[in-house]
Amino acid sequence: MLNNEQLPREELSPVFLRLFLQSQQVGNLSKINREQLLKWILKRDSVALDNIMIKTIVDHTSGFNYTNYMTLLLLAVKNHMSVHNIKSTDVILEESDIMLSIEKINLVFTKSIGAPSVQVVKWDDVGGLINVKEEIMSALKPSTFNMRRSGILLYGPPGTGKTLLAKAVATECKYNFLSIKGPELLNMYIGQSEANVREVFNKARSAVPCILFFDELDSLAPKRGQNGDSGGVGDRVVSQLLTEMDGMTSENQQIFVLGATNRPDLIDSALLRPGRLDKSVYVGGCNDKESKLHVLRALTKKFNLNSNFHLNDLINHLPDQVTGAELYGMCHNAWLNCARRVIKKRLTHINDEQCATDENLLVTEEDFMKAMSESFILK
Ligand SMILES: Nc1ncnc2c1ncn2[C@@H]1O[C@H](COP(=O)(O)OP(=O)(O)OP(=O)(O)O)[C@@H](O)[C@H]1O
Repeated sequence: MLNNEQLPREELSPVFLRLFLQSQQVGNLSKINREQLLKWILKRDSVALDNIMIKTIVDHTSGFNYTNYMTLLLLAVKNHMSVHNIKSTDVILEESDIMLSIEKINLVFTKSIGAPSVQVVKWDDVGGLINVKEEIMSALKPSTFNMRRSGILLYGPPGTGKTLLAKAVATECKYNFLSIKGPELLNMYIGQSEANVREVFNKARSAVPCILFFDELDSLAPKRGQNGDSGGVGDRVVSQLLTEMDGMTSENQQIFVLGATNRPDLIDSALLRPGRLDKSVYVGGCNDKESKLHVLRALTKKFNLNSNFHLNDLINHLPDQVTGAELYGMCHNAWLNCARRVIKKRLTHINDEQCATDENLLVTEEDFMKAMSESFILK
């Protein structure tokens, strides 16, 4: 009996394979299997977790196996003990312990290609882009008037929220989310890049329903026949991608492919045919007051804003064209300005009790104006 986790079957020598009468592929666990496994571990190790928590864990851990769940629980217990300064391992785990452990394990996962990466972004974290949101949702949840699409290409300038949007779609639809940056799949060894593409789709198949997000798609699927690489690696990767996408539609699987690029003109046109990424949606920056306000609202959701200051007041001072990423940078700096101001004040009034309350972390118009002058050339 051979237990082979590292090499795909096709890479083993046929002479060697003849030694085995049967081969069985054990793929990733389905959602139901993961729930059963987790419940079994919890019962065996007498760990108390309510059903809602178990469901949350299962939803956030596509691709996890027995070892991953054991690591998750160990990390969660360790985290609980250090946060609450408890010596005994007999603890009641909280959601924060679990979520922190999932984050840590996912960080390790993301180092391997196509590993499940779980980032929670909600719709209201994405400001504006209402048309794009509607377009994606209608593609995912078709009505009688439109068909379900297999994929959408998001294109537009950098920092306009394409990646953010893809993550939000995955969260809102409760789909698993596999995020791959195009260049990550490319490998100098012959045949390895194509194998990486196959591997990513295999992972997606085992994590259905799943959103497969290819960032920087132009680097992975450039126009064929125009590449300078001598072995035609780029062309073969594109062909592999097309084969996988066709297979995906014929099997009618719940895999939805989202591609993102700044250069749609560089992408091989075969990828944009019906049944593949058959819809291209432009994701642009904020050109009007309304979209700027929507993005600012989303970015300052968790800020404690001074009551006599309204985000509307800022809009007139912003440049005509800004991206979400630029507004994010500005809001981040405004919060830092506020924090610096409060720390300075506390240091000068160290004995003043009123100064020690969190209410002092009120972000004011001055904090924003200062941040704005640092980030943009003001009108
Ligand atoms: N519409 C938006 N609402 C809220 N935040 C936004 C929005 N657009 C961008 N941001 C902020 O800018 C950051 C960068 O955005 P994101 O990575 O999604 O851009 P992108 O279009 O994928 O860029 P690139 O093409 O360079 O990959 C986000 O993490 C977010 O903080």
